Amino acid sequence: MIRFESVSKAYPRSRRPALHRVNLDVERGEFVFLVGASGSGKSTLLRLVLREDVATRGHVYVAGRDVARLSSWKVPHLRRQMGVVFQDFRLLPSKSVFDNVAFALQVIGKSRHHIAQVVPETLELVGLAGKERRLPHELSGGEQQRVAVARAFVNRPAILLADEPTGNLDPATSEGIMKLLERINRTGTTIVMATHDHGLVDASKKRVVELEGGVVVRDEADGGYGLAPVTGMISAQMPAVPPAQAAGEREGARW
Ligand SMILES: Nc1ncnc2c1ncn2[C@@H]1O[C@H](COP(=O)(O)OP(=O)(O)OP(=O)(O)O)[C@@H](O)[C@H]1O
Repeated sequence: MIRFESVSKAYPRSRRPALHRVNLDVERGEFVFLVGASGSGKSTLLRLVLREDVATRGHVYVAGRDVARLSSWKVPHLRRQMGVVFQDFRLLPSKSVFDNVAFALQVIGKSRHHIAQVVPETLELVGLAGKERRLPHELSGGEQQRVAVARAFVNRPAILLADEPTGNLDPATSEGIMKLLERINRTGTTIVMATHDHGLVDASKKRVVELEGGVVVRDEADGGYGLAPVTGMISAQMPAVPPAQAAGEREGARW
């Protein structure tokens, strides 16, 4: 569903690349945590999937297409296959819960009939039935994030990208958002979630891809700590983290 083939990204005027020779394969229906310290390249990786930016080297494929080779008029079509959730919710403050979610369908030309049917179904799914007429400031942080998840999912995208979706929420509320994302994942939607939340990652036993200085230093199927990190992906040109050191550090809060 998502494939990175030796992808590097160097921003102008930056000494180190944000991503360096990243190889990654995310299958349809997978749930992948993307972890790593601040500045390790998580958001950059998500931006390349969304084609908000393009790789300096290598190829990024989404649903079999090399996103850098898409003509600009096809980019909106690519993005319609993806929903995005951010740490800071990014709701429209003067629009109701219903209208925030409906807006995502209006801009892609869906009919009023379709919107009237699908928005309430989606709000029900995220646990916001009965709160359709509230404005964002009349909701808790967790509820606002549920609106953002509803907006990202209302068009039933094949992929949902979440960039630290629980970063502004307390642990109990974060767990609720995580359960919601897992429910969405069970419908077949592929999810890639960047996070610093050790608790959520440890509890859910899902695949964990760890970045360090733009390099993949771990890719483990069940988030378990017993397996060796994927050192084969580390380029000879970069200062690789010795496996023993990486394993030892995993217990600490590197991210
Ligand atoms: N637009 C930009 N121009 C120049 N450098 C950038 C730009 N965006 C990110 N970077 C740099 O690229 C590196 C990776 O940043 P990125 O935002 O991808 O990290 P991150 O892992 O998402 O961090 P965080 O956890 O803090 O969100 C950092 O060194 C950052 O300073």
